[in-house]
Amino acid sequence: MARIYYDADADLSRLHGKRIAILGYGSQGHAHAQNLRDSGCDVCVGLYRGSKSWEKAQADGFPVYEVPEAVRRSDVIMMLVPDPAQPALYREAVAPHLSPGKTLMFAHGFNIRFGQIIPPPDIDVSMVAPKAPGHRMREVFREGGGVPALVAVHQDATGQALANALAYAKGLGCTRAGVIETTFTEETETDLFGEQVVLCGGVSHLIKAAFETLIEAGYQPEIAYFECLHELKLIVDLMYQGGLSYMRYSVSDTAEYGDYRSGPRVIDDHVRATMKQILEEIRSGAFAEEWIEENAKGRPWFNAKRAEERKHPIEEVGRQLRAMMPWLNPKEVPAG
Ligand SMILES: NC(=O)C1=CN([C@@H]2O[C@H](COP(=O)(O)OP(=O)(O)OC[C@H]3O[C@@H](n4cnc5c(N)ncnc54)[C@H](OP(=O)(O)O)[C@@H]3O)[C@@H](O)[C@H]2O)C=CC1
Ligand SMILES: CC[C@](O)(C(C)=O)C(=O)O
Ligand SMILES: [Mg+2]
Ligand SMILES: [Mg+2]
Repeated sequence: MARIYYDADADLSRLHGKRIAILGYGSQGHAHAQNLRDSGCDVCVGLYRGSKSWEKAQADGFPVYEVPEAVRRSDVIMMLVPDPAQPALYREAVAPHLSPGKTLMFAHGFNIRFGQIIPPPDIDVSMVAPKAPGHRMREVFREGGGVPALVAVHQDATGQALANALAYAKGLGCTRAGVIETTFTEETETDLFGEQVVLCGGVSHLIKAAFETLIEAGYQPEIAYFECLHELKLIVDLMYQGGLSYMRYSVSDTAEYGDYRSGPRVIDDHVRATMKQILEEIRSGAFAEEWIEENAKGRPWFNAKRAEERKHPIEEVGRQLRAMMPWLNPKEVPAG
């Protein structure tokens, strides 16, 4: 049985009198900093000079320092820069300023699991990994809710690492939804698997393949967009509230019959075998090695792919249709 912690299991006052440094002010960074501050915590932000986030964090009311200064001033250091940037930042700007009793935290276990960061034994090392994109995590918190998270302890020098990590999770609002105890290994492997196979890779390529199939057959792109992308959110909302059964209760019996008949032909044995292969590449470290190497080369494949994907016809038609639905609060990817 999973061990799941809720609000009553966590004591926020453990963080009172401590300063928390949030390193990075991107998707997760801004949400951690703002949720923790709203929960009464003392938060500063650590960035590099010239960061495009520096002014934003300042405008949001946080003291901002270069990373070494933020680490020196703080008791709890949460590492929220991109995974591939963490090892060098840790070596150059974090490790020299850690001292016994400080806590180093992560929102994803990649660099600990794959041996890219090896902290000294006299500090606590823990993780609170929200199961949500940072921007949604902030919005849900402001609405009075919270997103689920995983908690793990890699090193417990003080004997307080779990209780302190749970206090941090409460500050984020995650104990409102449930915080599951795990290990860095389980979090890393399941997170990478989920984002590659379902949440990001699986869903986006399912959408594109269905969209392209309709376009190639001569249907209108606008209809293909509404059918394959826009309505997906409305269908997922039903699953989010009541599981697959509630979605199937709400759709027509014709749709439910088509679900049982055709779904397994799309997600067939070949797809399941590929999922197993991807999981194995994650567990063996092959994926991590490839991603580390791609970053060392300056991300040529990643950057080319990102540019190509942004030009896909579904993006253009989607932009035009969303512009007619201002209540969706349409977003653009910021330039740069
Ligand atoms: N995105 C998400 O929702 C989730 C992410 N995570 C994990 O959270 C961590 C952070 O990811 P994410 O929020 O996506 O990252 P983002 O790319 O959104 O943000 C990274 C931030 O770090 C800053 N930064 C980059 N390099 C440095 C550096 N060398 N020194 C100081 N600051 C730096 C960036 O500055 P600038 O703005 O100038 O580029 C930016 O503010 C990762 O471990 C990730 O796996 C976990 C759960 C969900
Ligand atoms: C699903 C992608 C994610 O794992 C997340 C938002 O949880 C990430 O790494 O951003
Ligand atoms: Mg995730
Ligand atoms: Mg992830």
